[in-house]
Amino acid sequence: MINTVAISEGIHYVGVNDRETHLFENLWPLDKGVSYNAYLINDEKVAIIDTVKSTKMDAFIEKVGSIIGDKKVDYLIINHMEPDHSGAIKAVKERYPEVTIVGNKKTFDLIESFYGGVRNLHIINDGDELDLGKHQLKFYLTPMVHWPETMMTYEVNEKVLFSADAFGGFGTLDGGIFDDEVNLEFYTDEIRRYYSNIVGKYGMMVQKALNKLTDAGIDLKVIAPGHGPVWRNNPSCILDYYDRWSKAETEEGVVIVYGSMYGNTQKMADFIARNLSEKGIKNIRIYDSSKTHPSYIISDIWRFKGLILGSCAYNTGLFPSMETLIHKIQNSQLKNRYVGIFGTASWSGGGVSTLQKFIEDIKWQQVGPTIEANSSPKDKDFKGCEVIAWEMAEKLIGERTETEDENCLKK
Ligand SMILES: Cc1cc2nc3c(=O)[nH]c(=O)nc-3n(C[C@H](O)[C@H](O)[C@H](O)COP(=O)(O)O)c2cc1C
Repeated sequence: MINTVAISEGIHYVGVNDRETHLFENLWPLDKGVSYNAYLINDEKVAIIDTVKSTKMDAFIEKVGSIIGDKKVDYLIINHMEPDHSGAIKAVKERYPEVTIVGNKKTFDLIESFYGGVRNLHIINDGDELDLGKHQLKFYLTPMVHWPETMMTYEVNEKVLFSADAFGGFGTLDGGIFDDEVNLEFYTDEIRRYYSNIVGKYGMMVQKALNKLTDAGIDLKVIAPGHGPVWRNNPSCILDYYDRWSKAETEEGVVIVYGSMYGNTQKMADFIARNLSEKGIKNIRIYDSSKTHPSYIISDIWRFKGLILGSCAYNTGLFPSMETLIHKIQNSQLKNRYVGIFGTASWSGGGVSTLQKFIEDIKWQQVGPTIEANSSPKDKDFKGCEVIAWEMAEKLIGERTETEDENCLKK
């Protein structure tokens, strides 16, 4: 017997879990897996909203069949063409050959370029509607959240927004599907890791999409994203998070990340952290860039206002794992951080000077002096590290507000 879950009257969850894939987009670790969410509206006309990765097409088609029996599928709505959502289009067409595929002009350009030869197309424009019987769909184009063709589908009567990758995150849905059925502390981190690494670069477009939904006066009872939990209890919580993240709003805290072979740079990182703590900073995260995947580090950098970067010199440049991280930060459009820099070198240097150039290019505000120890940190280097910590703490504490600890996901 197959579990099928109704998310609202006549609307069903037909998504699947993926616990096998190691890396999402062959880049981002899936330690806790990922769900590919798809939905089915069983009305006079039957509509599927998005599909799943091709490796999961059988389970998905089976779920659809278990709900509609011998009925045919009339529409397949494609909110997002990335293959983890479009990979089972072919399976839907094979099982339901008369299906009409619904998307915008850019959707069909991408379908053609990915899969070729697609027929039975219905092209919609922004604001168009589709009548299924008791359910009415309305389409909102939300380009570049985070692909050009992305759009959202709103079911007007049940007030359900099918939002594609927006509002989604990593982590399989292990029994619980809804925000009120799962432990949201776990999903908080996985949604932010997804946002910061995949969607965050397009913060302006996220803002445009949020404004479009607000301007349209949409009443949201349920947000049904392409990954992670379905928000029926408190959809405003995830809307609020997206609003804050896309405006680069931060929490009080400091990420210290370093690259170190023999432990000297690491020693300076620990020393800075202790000084931050003595000054009253509670959220301090130290990462060894060789050990922790950058996606986790970026997620915390996205969250906190303070960043302190350390590197030993390596072949006249940055330590390689720091170079990877810096490149990712440069590419992320992350704004408005306080940053400190430190490191070590034994002859010509190269690590700290590269960090210095990086923060000059990115135009973040530096706190404290630039500290480069000769092979191992001495008293004067530790004193400089102390100043970095103190200036950082002063800046952050100076910006404290009453609402600093507000976190709706954790309530
Ligand atoms: C492969 C390799 C390359 C290095 N390249 C440089 C360099 O280009 N310039 C320099 O000043 N030191 C260089 N060093 C020395 C280290 O940066 C230096 O000893 C540093 O203090 C090590 O810090 P750690 O203990 O945090 O690893 C290199 C060391 C190694 C092993």
